[in-house]
Amino acid sequence: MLRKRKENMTGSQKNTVKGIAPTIRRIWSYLADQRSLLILVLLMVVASSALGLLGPFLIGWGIDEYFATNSTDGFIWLLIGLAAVYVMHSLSLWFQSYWMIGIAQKTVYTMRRQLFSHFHKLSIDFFNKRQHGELMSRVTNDIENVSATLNSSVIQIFSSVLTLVGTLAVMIWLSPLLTLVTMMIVPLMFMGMKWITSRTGKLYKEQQRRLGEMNGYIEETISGQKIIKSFSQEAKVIEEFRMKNQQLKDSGYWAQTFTGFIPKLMNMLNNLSFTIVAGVGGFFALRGYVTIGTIVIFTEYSRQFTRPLNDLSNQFNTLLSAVAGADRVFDIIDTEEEAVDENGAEPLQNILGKVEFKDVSFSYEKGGDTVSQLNFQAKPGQTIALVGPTGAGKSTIVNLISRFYEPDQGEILIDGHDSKKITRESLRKQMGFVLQDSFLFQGSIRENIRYGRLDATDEEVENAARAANAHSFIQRLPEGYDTELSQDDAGISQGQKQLLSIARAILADPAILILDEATSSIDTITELKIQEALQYLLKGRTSFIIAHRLNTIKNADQIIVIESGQIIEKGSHESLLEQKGFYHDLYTSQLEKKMLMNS
Ligand SMILES: Nc1ncnc2c1ncn2[C@@H]1O[C@H](COP(=O)(O)OP(=O)(O)OP(=O)(O)O)[C@@H](O)[C@H]1O
Repeated sequence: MLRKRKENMTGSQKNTVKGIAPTIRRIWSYLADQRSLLILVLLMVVASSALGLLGPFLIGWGIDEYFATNSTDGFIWLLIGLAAVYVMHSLSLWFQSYWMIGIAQKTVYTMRRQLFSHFHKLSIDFFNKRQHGELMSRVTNDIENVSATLNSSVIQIFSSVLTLVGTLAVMIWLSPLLTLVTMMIVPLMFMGMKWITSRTGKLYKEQQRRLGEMNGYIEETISGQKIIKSFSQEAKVIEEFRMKNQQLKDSGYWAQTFTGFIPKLMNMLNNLSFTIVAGVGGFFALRGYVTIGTIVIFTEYSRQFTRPLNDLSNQFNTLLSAVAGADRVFDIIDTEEEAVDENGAEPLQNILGKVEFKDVSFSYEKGGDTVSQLNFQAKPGQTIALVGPTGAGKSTIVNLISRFYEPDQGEILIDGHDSKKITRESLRKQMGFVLQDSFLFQGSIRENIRYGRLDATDEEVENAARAANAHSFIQRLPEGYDTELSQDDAGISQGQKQLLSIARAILADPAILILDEATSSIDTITELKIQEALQYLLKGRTSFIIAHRLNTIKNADQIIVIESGQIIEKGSHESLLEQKGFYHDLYTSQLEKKMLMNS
C-alpha cells in the first residue's frame, strides 16, 4: 500500500519540471557532446530572435518617422532594411534547424547504439522475464519519440525564452504602463497551461506504455502464428488485439485532445490581449501618452510575447512525451549488466572438459531451491545424460554450467578451477550449444554454419556440414551453401535445421557441449542422420545431453536422474536398469509406449 502510494507520487512528480529535470539533464548530456554545433545553433537562435524583434520595431519607428511627419526621405532605405531583416531572419531559422537535425540524429544514434549494446550485456534472466516486442519498442518507438522532440524542441525552447526576454525588455523600455496592460493575460495563460499539462504528462506516459504492450503482443502473435492457427485461436487473438488497440487509442485520444486545447486557448488569450492593447493603447495615444508607432510595435509584440509562451507550453507537452520515451530507454541502460567476472578471474585456455558439481544449490527466486545439493563429476570426453520429469531442473543444471546463472551455494569446477574464477568469455568460447530450437539467423546457409567459428574457411564449413550429414541436402538446394535463410523456417525442414545447428557446433569444436535434444518428431531417415551426426559431434568432448528419448542415451557414460531439483539416481544405463528405480520405470514405460505405437 505504502509502496503503491510512493509509486503514484513519483508518477505525478514526473509531470512537474522538477520531476522531469533528471531525465532532461541526462538527455542534455548527450547534446553537450556536440558542443560546437550546438553553439552554432544557439548563435542562430540568438540572431533569429533579435531579428524577429527588430522587424516590428522598424515598422513602428517608420510609422512615427515617416507617416506621422509626412516625410519620405530615406523611406526606401527603411524598406530595404526591413527586407534584409526578414531575409536574414528566415536564413537564421533555416540554419538552426539544419544543424539541430544533425545534432538530434547523432544523439538518437548514440542512444540507440548504447541501448542495443547494453541489451547484449544483460543476463538471460532479464530476457526471460520480459516480452521481446515490448523491448523492441524501446529501441524503435521510444527512441523515435526522443528524436522527434529533439528535432524541434531544443530550438523552440531557446528561441522562445530569448524572444520572451527580449520582447519584454523592449516593451518596458518603450512604455512600462502598456507593458503592464499586455501582461494582464499572463496569469490566465499560466493557469490554463498548468491545468492542461498536469493531465497530458500522465497520458503520454500511458500512451508509450500501451504502445510498448501492443508491440509486444504483435511480435508474440506473429512468431506464434503456427500455434495460433493450429488451435484456431485467430478470433481470440484479433479480439485481444482489438482491446489493446482500443486502450492505445483511448490514451492517445486524450493525450492529443488535451494537447490540442493549448493552441485554441492561446489563440483566444492572444486575441484578448490584442484587443486590450489596441483599446488601452488607443486611449493612451489620444491622451498623448504614447505615439501611434509605439502602439503598432506593442500590438505586434503582444503577439510575439504570447507566442513564445504558447510555444513553451506546447514544447513542454512534447518534452513530456520525449521524457516518457527517454525514461523507458534509460530504464534499460540502467539495468545492471550480467554480473561481471569476479576480481582476479582469468581466462582458461584449452579446457580439457572435466566438470564437477560440488554441493551446488540454486534458485531463480529467493526462498526455496530450484536445484539443491547437486554432486556429480564428468571426466573429459564423457557423455552425461540428464533425465527427469518436466520442471525437474535439467535445463537449470546446463544454465549453471554455461554460467547464465551462478550457484547460490557450492561450486562448479572446470578442469579443477572454480568456474567463477574463469572469465565467462573464455569459458563460453569453449562451449558449444545445440538447442531444441535450432535458431538460424538471416543470411546464407554457409554464414549460418560459420557462426560456429567466424574464421573458418569454406572448406572447413563444408567438412563440418559433411560430418553433420547436412552436405547432401544442402547441395540439392538450388543455391547450395549460398541459399539465403531469410526467415526462420525458410523452406528447410525442422530436421534439416537441426543438422545445420549440429554442423555449426562441429565447426566450433567446443571442449564442452550442451545438447538439448529436440522433442519434435522427425521422420525416421532424418532421425537416423541426426543420431549419426550427434555421435560424431559427441566424440572427444564432454557433453551434457538433456534427453527426452531414453534410447538415444543408452550409450552415455553416466545418466543422472533428477526429480524436484535433486539427483535421485546416477549411473550407466545398465546399472540404473538393475536398480529398478525411477529410470527403470521411465525407460520401460517409454519402451511399452513405443511397442504399442508400432503394433
Ligand atoms: N527463468 C526462470 N525463472 C524462474 N523460474 C524458472 C526459470 N526457468 C525455470 N524455472 C523453474 O525452475 C524449475 C526447473 O526448471 P527447468 O527448466 O530447469 O526444468 P527442466 O527439467 O529442464 O524441465 P523441461 O524438461 O520441461 O524443460 C521449474 O519449476 C521452472 O518453472
